[in-house]
Amino acid sequence: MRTPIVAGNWKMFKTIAEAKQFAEAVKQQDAVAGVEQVVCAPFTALAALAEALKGTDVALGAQNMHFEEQGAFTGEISPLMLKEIGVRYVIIGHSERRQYFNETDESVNKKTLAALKHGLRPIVCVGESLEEREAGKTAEVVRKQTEAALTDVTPDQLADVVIAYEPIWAIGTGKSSTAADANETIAIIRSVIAERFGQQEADKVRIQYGGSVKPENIGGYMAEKDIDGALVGGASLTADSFFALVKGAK
Ligand SMILES: O=C(CO)COP(=O)(O)O
Repeated sequence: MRTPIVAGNWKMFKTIAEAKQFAEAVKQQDAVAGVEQVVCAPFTALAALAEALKGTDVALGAQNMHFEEQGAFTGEISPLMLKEIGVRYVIIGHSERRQYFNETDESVNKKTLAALKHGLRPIVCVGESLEEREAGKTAEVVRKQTEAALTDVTPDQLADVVIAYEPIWAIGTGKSSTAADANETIAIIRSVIAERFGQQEADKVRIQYGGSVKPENIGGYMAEKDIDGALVGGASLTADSFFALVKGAK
């Protein structure tokens, strides 16, 4: 059985003060067992959040990182820097980074390998655009992205990888994928992993759905066989909504 995982992706929202308020509100919530809980905050808020979330079940994630440990890369953050402040997860290859910040399948692979090397758990994002979906290319796109991201990942490392299937047309649009459609594509992703690593190993990998997930619709996704949780933007920004998602993922 795979443990469900709900991760909030705050994107470019929340100052340090706002992140601390979220952590205070988390402490007012009853603990929920059996669901892994992660918030992926902006870099500036990570250190304060690491402190503020101590004693809670909410783990800390970043939204990006560089693949080198250090060097002349102005404006970048390394895996060592994230580890030092207690970050456990890192989102890699979010479609917004692929679209606006030149993230490629190759850089996604380098970052995935670097995260694993340093004991960070990558949440690797894959997903098709509306144009690709309408052209019937969804399976082809997610296959290519998944194969590329996992190049040179070892079977031992695979268990630490989380995949997030986020169809681009469903992100921030309120137009969520149907649970059945999301499950169908996630099953394809799992079969691509199985081709490389074998079915047994592929069955251990958590694959989330992301794209307009809300407390009201998460149950439908979780009822599907291959969906193991959600990567959530807008609805992860308040502790009430985040915990409603976590409870809905049980
Ligand atoms: O991009 C997303 C999470 O990474 C999804 O964002 P929304 O939940 O706001 O649609």
